[in-house]
Amino acid sequence: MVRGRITALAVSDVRFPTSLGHHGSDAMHPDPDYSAAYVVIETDAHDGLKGYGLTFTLGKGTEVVVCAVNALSTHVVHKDMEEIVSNFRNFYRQLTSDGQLRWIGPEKGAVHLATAAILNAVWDLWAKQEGKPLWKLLVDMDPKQLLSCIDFRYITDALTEEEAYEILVNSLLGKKEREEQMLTRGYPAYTTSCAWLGYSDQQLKQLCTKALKDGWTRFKVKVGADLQDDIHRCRLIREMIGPDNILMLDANQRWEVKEAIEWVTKLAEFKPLWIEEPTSPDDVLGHAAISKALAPLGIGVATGEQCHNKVIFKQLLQAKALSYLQIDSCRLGSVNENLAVLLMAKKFQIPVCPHAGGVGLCELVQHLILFDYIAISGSLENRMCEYVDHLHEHFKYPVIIKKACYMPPQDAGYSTEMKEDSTRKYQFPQGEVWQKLLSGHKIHLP
Ligand SMILES: C[C@H](O)[C@@H](O)CC(=O)C(=O)O
Ligand SMILES: [Mg+2]
Repeated sequence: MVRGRITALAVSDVRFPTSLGHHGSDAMHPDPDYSAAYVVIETDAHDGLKGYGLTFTLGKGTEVVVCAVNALSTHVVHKDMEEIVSNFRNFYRQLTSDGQLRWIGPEKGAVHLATAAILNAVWDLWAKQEGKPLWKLLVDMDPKQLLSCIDFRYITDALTEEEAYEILVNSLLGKKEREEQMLTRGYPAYTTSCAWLGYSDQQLKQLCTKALKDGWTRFKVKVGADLQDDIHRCRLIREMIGPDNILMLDANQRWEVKEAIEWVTKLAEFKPLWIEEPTSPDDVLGHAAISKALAPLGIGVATGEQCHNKVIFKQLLQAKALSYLQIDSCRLGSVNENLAVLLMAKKFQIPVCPHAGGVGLCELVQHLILFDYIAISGSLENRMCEYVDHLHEHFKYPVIIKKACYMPPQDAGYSTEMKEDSTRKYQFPQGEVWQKLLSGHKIHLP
């Protein structure tokens, strides 16, 4: 049972120096330090439970998101958990509609990342209080309760609450069987870990050989900085994985619209399934033009990891601008806004292939995609969830991958809690890892 009044909200700036090993590097982000604005909420309930939430950042700027979390905290502290979750849609709207703070959004940028971190903590706490992993909490909710978590403002021209209800009711058929199937087989994943842009050929070959041995069949490679290098790397990886495994490309917004079409056409011989983020994430019509031009080559457009909110997703769907929709558990306004996007994707019949990786994104988004399969989409066709093999050791309940599939988490909560030792050591700038780095010491990192 949900219980307690929120008595405290603390937020910290936790950064991992991943740029030292070029992990996570791409054509626009050559030196990311995978980081998080990490939120902990406490209540006056005598159960010892806390809610943990985060949003993902790339290092610098995390302090801005931390400020935004603090600015929003007045809407959270002293709130009753029962009051929040019994009208979650209202609470979501309260956080996103602060009459002064919305001016620095609305529902985008640092303030929306902060909303995500806070709400992720609330969902974690709710699931823990119910003694269920988050995906199961969602699966066990009836359609009305699920809908009461969603703010439909600005999307009713694409999806009404009545239509969303119908989708959820229709998906009740076969739900139990799909849950069983997930528990035994898990949700299919693909890996991005072999081919970050800053990795050498030798590293790429080594990682790819190991991934193939571990049973991976779907691979994503970073492109976009240099065409000849892309051709070289795509050839290398295609030769390694063979003609039958799946290859995806990710340009991280590097190109103009026309340039994207020309560049990807030159990579078509490597038979990529999709080109991800070919251009600005805000350019809905640009994505539509790229989609139309690449469709005859059998290449789809994927995007979403930097889509600010449900309105951008709505327009991408309405404009037939994407073939694969990539929700992000920490950029959209937590589970609440992701539910809206999952339902829109179902209505427009576009497969959802979530963005994961970063720090903690795999831990969180697995819950959403499991729920999507069991209670909304009912399909695995053309669907897979990203996996990146970094930083899981810092989480108390890390993801479990078996045969290249996410196995449903069994621990209560949203898998958001980090180990205390990790948050202490990697706190920026006072944690011991950063103190050593900032004073010029070399450190050994896994
Ligand atoms: C900067 C991040 O590592 C980004 O490259 C991640 C990404 O685009 C993906 O995982 O997809
Ligand atoms: Mg990407």
